[in-house]
Amino acid sequence: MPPRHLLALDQGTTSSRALVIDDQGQVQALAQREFPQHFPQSGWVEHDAMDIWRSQYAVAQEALAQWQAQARPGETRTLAQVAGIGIANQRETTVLWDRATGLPVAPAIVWQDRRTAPACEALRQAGHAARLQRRTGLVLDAYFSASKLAWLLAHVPGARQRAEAGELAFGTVDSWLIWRLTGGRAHVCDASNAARTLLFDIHRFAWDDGLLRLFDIPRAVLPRVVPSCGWVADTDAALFGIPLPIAGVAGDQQAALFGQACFAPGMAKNTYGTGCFMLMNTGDEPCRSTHRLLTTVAWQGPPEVAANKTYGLEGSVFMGGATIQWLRDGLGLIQRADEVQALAASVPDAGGVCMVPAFAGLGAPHWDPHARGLLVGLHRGSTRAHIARAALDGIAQQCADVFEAMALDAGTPVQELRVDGGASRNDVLMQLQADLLGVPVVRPRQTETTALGVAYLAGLATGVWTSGAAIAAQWGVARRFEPTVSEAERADRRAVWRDAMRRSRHWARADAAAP
Ligand SMILES: Nc1ncnc2c1ncn2[C@@H]1O[C@H](COP(=O)(O)OP(=O)(O)O)[C@@H](O)[C@H]1O
Ligand SMILES: O=P(O)(O)OC[C@H](O)CO
Repeated sequence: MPPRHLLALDQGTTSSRALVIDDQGQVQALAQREFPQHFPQSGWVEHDAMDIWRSQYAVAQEALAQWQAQARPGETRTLAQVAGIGIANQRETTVLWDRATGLPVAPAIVWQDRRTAPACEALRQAGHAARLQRRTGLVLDAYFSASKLAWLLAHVPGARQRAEAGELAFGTVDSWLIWRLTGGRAHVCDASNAARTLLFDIHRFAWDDGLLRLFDIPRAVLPRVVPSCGWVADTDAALFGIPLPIAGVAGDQQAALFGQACFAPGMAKNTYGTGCFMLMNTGDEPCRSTHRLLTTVAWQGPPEVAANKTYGLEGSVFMGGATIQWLRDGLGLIQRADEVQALAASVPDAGGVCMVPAFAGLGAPHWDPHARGLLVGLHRGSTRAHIARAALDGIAQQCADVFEAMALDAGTPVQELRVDGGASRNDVLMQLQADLLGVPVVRPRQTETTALGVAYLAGLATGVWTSGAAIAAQWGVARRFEPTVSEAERADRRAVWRDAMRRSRHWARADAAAP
């Protein structure tokens, strides 16, 4: 029997997960571990890259052991039945390590970290934003890796000289995991991750010397860029007992687009996790945004799905499910995140209450680091249920802003939105979303789309699947939410939101770097 299983590693912002997935796209085993978040100063968010690695390795071992232990009587399960490994990862997070020891030289700077906002502002003032957008497809923002890497090189003692001497390695999280998984033999990152650095020319698929000069980054620290689908390297045999081929790599949001089988231009998904990330497949040419969305590499390869390169348009919303965490941890309104659904469903609407969840500024398409959260429209009859409903509405409204910008950039609106992520389980939120978009919102049977996406990429590279059609056939609908409100009511709700959002803008002008 040829190997028919894949090990998918899903390295997220708050936890590391590993899944064993079979050739039907079914999850056979899953292990997950949270790891510490560090907030050393206002606006700073750090991870210990060794925590990332240790938690990821531990869950990989756990998931494989679980899968083997579940063998039916008479069945043997060995690692020889695992065709390969797929890696999906939190993007933009920046790791710098010592090539000789394999140890990080500083804490990893997480995508949410705002410490480099002033440096980005200075580059904007100097007129570099337009060139950066043309080359990289991105907006000039502290979200992306370049300013974070520049910060590390400037602030870690000796880092600049050591980087120039070729002693240090920079990587996005995929790169770091592959380095550890291969015992330091491979220093690579995939094109979808490279496209999130602000250093990668998305037209030529190469690091850009002009941008390296702009951020003062020595070429010697950079990983080699590899396709998202294809053999990358074998893991160190000591880690799992036998070497396993790493054969699929993608940033987690691009992986989810693939896992949702959005293979044709115009297809889109939205992931409702900590933040919300909407991505649309725009085909083999980059679609330059004129509405402040991001143009990004969706994936490179596989030939079974697209000729070579596939691009996407993306809108990132910083506070999605994290808004519900705030209801739970900040306000104590609920004990568990899933309680928000019943609470919000206990009232027919938000009773005039409106929440703008700009707790960490506003992401796409507003890109306002100085916006702050707003709760408005309160009156003596307002209850916790109204606030819960306003919170869900605030999440859906931010996504509607992205959706509308996407329709303007692409020239045609998305016909239906495929959804996934923890908060997509919330029926009230999904109905609000369909009502605000005016198109159906579709929740698939399998919502582990991030892991599934890289399992598919690795499976295409190793022959487990042989066509995009075979993968698309495994995607199925669990529930479809149809819009239920009139155009006039939708327009009315959107207008109220825009009014509230306008009032949240530019609030924290004085402390630019601190969300
Ligand atoms: N039923 C629910 N309704 C609304 N939000 C939810 C619900 N269940 C989980 N969440 C939110 O979803 C997020 C977790 O989703 P997940 O996809 O695991 O996120 P991530 O991958 O970013 O860690 C949390 O922010 C949580 O508050
Ligand atoms: O780890 P997640 O799922 O919150 O995703 C983070 C994104 O990749 C950041 O761009």
